[in-house]
Amino acid sequence: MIEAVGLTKRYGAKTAVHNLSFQVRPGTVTGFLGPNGSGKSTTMRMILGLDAPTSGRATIGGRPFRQLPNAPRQVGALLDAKAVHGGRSARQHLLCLAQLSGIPARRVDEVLGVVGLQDVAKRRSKGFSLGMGQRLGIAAALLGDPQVLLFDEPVNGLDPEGILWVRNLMKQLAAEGRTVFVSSHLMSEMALTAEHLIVIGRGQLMADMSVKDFISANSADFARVRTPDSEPEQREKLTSTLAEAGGQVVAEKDGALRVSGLPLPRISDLAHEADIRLWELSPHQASLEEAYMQLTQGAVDYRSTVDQRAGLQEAPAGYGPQGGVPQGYAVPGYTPGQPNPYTQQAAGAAPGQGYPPPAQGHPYGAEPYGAPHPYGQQPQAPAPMPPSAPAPAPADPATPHPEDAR
Ligand SMILES: Nc1ncnc2c1ncn2[C@@H]1O[C@H](COP(=O)(O)OP(=O)(O)OP(=O)(O)O)[C@@H](O)[C@H]1O
Repeated sequence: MIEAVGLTKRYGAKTAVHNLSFQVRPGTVTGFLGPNGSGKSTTMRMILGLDAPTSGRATIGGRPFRQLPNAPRQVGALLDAKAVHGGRSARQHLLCLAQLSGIPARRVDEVLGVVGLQDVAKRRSKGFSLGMGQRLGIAAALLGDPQVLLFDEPVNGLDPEGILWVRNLMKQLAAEGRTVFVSSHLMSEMALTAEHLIVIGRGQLMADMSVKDFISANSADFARVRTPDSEPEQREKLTSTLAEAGGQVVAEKDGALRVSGLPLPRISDLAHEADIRLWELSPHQASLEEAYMQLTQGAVDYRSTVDQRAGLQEAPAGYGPQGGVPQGYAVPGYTPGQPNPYTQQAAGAAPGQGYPPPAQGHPYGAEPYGAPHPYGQQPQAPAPMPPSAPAPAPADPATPHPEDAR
């Protein structure tokens, strides 16, 4: 089991993770969701001992990663598929990892087969495509046949066959009783892969529940109702009939009505009594994507704006302003720009934890295996993070972000 207790990470003025507490249990795939910059990678890095928490703790099987005996045999991770010595072949890369952890060489060939790279095993990895690199990263994670696996965006760059393969692999690993913690932005994929979700926004816990409960807690089911297109007066009559009966009726772009607050049979009866013909009366169950959008709208830091094209050409018809709640996502109680009404505050912070210094190269670091651990953060005093405002700037500079170095 992976456990985070009051986990907090500040990089200078930036609070990346604030007071995060959750457990990732064995036997199920747990999805880790959150908008860009919400702190998912930082959390995973702290779990893997690559970053020191400012306060709180992250443990695997009750111990911090760095105190696990022969950690690569217990924990496998894919954090950054590009963290490979490009001059080495895929096989050499895996062999190096295996030797450092006392894993027999035959396991290298096994995992190369599992990820489908056996035919390119002798090619230098710097010539690998994004998807091939992901496969190599997954092979490295599987090398020690570990009980605990963390994957940061594992399907990034994979083709449809690869995505299906990763989905089945995650499920199979969980079915074998392993702990599988996976971050992804692909909601449709997560809906098919994960059973449990941990959702964060601006470094704080927003939801920790099953996918099923998450969808029902963060979305409202509704009915789509459609009257004959050629009879707009029927649609108006139905709108007022349903509203009088207590339904909430919203006109959709395609001419249908989105009705909530009334069960389907009641809508049918009301239409029948008012002598209104229906072309469509269908239930709509929210998707994980809709529920996720509803929950996280107020915690999104990076929003696109309309491309004004510097007046170079006219915007095509129908190219409307963006930002705020996307079309089709009703968010009750949410006003764009306001704090998300669904945000939950995590429980009180755990006391700050000391952290042992690095003893050896880290298998999941940004450098090739065996390189010095990028650990270098000193635990800092915990500070509360306002939901959307930055903390006051301290004197110490922020650690360079790994992404900035690329
Ligand atoms: N070493 C660092 N120094 C300074 N800021 C950092 C560092 N690492 C992360 N951050 C900041 O912490 C925040 C969380 O980043 P993180 O990479 O954990 O988010 P994420 O949820 O994984 O994002 P994404 O979905 O885009 O991958 C961001 O604002 C990021 O810029």
